[in-house]
Amino acid sequence: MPEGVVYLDGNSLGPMPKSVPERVAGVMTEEWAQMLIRGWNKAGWMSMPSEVGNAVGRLIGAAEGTVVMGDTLSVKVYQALAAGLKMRPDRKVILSDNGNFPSDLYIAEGLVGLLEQGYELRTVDPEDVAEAIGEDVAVVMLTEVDYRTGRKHDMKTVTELAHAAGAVMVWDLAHSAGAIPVDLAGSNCEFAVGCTYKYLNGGPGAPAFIYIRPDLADEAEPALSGWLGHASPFDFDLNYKPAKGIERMRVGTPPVLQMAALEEAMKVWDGVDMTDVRQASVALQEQFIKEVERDVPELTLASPRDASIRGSQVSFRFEHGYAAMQALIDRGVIGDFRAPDIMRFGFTPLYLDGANVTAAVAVMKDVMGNNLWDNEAYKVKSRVT
Ligand SMILES: Cc1ncc(COP(=O)(O)O)c(C=O)c1O
Ligand SMILES: Nc1c(O)cccc1C(=O)C[C@H](N)C(=O)O
Repeated sequence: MPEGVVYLDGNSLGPMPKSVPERVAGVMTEEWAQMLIRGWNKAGWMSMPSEVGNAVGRLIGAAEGTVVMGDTLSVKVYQALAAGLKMRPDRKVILSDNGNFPSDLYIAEGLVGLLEQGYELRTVDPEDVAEAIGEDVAVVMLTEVDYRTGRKHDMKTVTELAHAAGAVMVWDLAHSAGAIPVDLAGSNCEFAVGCTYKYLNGGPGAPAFIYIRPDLADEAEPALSGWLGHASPFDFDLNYKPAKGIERMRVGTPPVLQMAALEEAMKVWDGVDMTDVRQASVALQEQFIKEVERDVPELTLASPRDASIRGSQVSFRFEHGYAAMQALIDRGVIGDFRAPDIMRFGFTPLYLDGANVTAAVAVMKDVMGNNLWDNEAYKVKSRVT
């Protein structure tokens, strides 16, 4: 971590694990530079999407060979959603909630726009999802942990409700993978997707992942039928024939350098038990809430107070949250802001401890108590994150 920084934004972009630069440099100088195109075979670049997929799968309760890496999360959402809709040709409703990340909803809107009349994206309040899963729903598409408030759906219960109504379940685990224990196989959902640049520390633009329940992997239609998802890409057949199993969800050439960064970053998790991570995360979050409510009364808790329905982030509301967050960042406490008034703080016990929390709250007390945010320089909305 850079000197003088308390990093509470690992829920948006994880920091760089120390061994990553050497690994990426090695791939460039020893593989790309020396092997040239032979690297695809000799260095195993072509099988990286499945190998890294297995490493990610281990953290989220997915069996070997059920997860593959590639593209960005928005693309994987598209594939899962399209494949799910294909499995329920007699139904035309995608159900989601209005706490979902906009990209997931935009992707659904775009897909609905391409399909014949009658398809519909229906969004309800997160609390109303269970009730809204009716017999007309083809696919329930939800993000387990709300990117703004950290509110967490109960994966198993919602999946059971979806199945009871005959719908396909797609989970977005962007704010879950590496953040909380996930039992994908146990949840019985058909599809799951997620990104790796947040809690998995794969670096900016790191590839996304997609999971298909093993019994469906040979029948799911990939929607983006690219050559590397073909059964035998190097036959250069003129007709598309999907590969067996999860490999069919590959689309095109994998980003090898990013994949190497992620593969190296995944080593940090060797021997780490997600239940220990969860316990430590909850302890940090509880400490943070307690200290903020004691010392920074200007802020109002936006996350659920009950830790069992919260992911690994804590959000507070403040009318001038944007400026306040810029003032905090200026003083080394890095969180982020989400419109209209959410100040968001992520908790990542692999590199944060209680002393970091106390140090962050002291800076927050100073910034808020002394109105240090009330400065024109902090109000100009020039930042993208
Ligand atoms: C829940 C969720 N879904 C989708 C996305 C979009 O992912 P990407 O930019 O990798 O396509 C994000 C974050 O950016 C996210 O948090
Ligand atoms: N993926 C991001 C990016 O490319 C730039 C800025 C932020 C992001 C994010 O990941 C945002 C994130 N999904 C969120 O929870 O708000």
